[in-house]
Amino acid sequence: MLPPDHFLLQPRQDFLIGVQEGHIDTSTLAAHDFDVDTRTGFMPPDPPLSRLPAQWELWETALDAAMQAKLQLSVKRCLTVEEKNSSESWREHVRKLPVLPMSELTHSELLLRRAHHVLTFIMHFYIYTLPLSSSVLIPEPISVPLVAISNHLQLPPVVTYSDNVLYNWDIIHPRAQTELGFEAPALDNLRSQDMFSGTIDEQEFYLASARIELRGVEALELMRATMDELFVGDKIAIRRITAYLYKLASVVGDLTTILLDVRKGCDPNTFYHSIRPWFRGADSDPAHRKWVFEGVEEQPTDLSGPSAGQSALIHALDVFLGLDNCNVVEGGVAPDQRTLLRRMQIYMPRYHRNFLRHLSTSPRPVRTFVMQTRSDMNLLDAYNSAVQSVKEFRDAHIKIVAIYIIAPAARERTELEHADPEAKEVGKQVLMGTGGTDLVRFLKGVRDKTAEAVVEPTL
Ligand code: HEM
Repeated sequence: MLPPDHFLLQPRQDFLIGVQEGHIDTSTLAAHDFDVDTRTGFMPPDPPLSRLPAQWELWETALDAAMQAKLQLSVKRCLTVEEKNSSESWREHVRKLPVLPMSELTHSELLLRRAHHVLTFIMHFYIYTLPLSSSVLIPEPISVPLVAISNHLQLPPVVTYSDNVLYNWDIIHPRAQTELGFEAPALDNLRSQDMFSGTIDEQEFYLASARIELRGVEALELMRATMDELFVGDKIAIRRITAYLYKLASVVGDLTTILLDVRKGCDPNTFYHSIRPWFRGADSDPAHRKWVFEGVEEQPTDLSGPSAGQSALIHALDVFLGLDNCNVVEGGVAPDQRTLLRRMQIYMPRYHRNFLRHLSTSPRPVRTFVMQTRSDMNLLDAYNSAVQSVKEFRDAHIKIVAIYIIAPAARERTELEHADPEAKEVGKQVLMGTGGTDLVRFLKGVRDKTAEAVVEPTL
């Protein structure tokens, strides 16, 4: 028997109606432990730090110099002598930097984040301006602090989704302030801080994800409200969970629209040839070079490039709907690919990783609840709509990957074969993901598994 003042016996707030008098608002509970903001979700509520304090100015100016000089990828066709020289003199400057002390950085999460962003950007500029014939020796002024900072953050020393998206934005116009402080920035009031190619296309590529993160905040709220109701599990709860799941399906529909809108500002050829190559991790290095972190005793091993597959939001949808637990091995997804989605969590900020772990240990998963309440056709239909919306997001994502990677890769292969009929091997390598995945097989496998998670009604 619950005591009369137990929170489960208090009037419950209907999330779709809003806070009413006498109702408990649980919306801020636990969120801080996981660095999840009620207005901006996995994005920080304020724009991330755009510059380190003066002690680390040499890193900032090295990054500024790379961006201002518009350093070019060494794989760019017809690289001019000036471009090669400009890259080489920048790299020489980086090699000659002192190894800056970094112990004072470790007192602040915000400084550590900015330092990870700046040093990984410098490292990727360094590696991808090197001729393919050169070994990848990351010089000590970068490798030593980067590995130490990454250890503090429990992140790999490589550019991650958080470096490109979560902690790489600013607002264009000041935001309106309410009684509760700042509101989340409007989706069209964002710009990126740092970029490799400096193109609008690169910015739009990052901002598509940032907008998805911000629109996804409502999905996180709906998940929390559903979980509150699952604790109760009575008739009112079933009705509310049904409404929340339908709403969740509609929010995921908006995420799909935002994803497809990336085509408005990011040109596929520019993306494929001038943006994507900067992100490659060691496991998709075009010349299969080993990355050596000079002056570092224990060489890092997790060095995959970033993709929005590292977005905690999309993983949260999977975990919440129970999509990661069903039909794990059979069919289109081999066990190693399932592990790969988990492996992407290594590249997430540690608090977000903990959030997903917490979500996955929910004692009352929504999928189990729906399976046990199959006689309620409305609930079943609402759950299946939510699953279907995630499946449609993945259909749209495959379409985007076809436009941005598969089609330009096919064109590149044809051109290469035309120029040199023996170049077929090069062509074969282009369909790997930035995270080293067998792209098409992986993405379709995950999509098909989502589709299979639809629950059939019992007769
Ligand atoms: C031009 C836009 C995009 C391209 C070219 C693209 C490309 C890719 C690639 C190549 C992968 C394979 C994983 C890897 O190799 O690391 C991937 C995975 C993934 N991407 Fe994207 N992506 C784009 C936009 C987005 C956006 C905006 C989101 C959502 C925020 C997203 C969410 C995901 C997810 C969740 C995965 C993991 C596979 C899955 O769960 O289905 N992508 N993406």
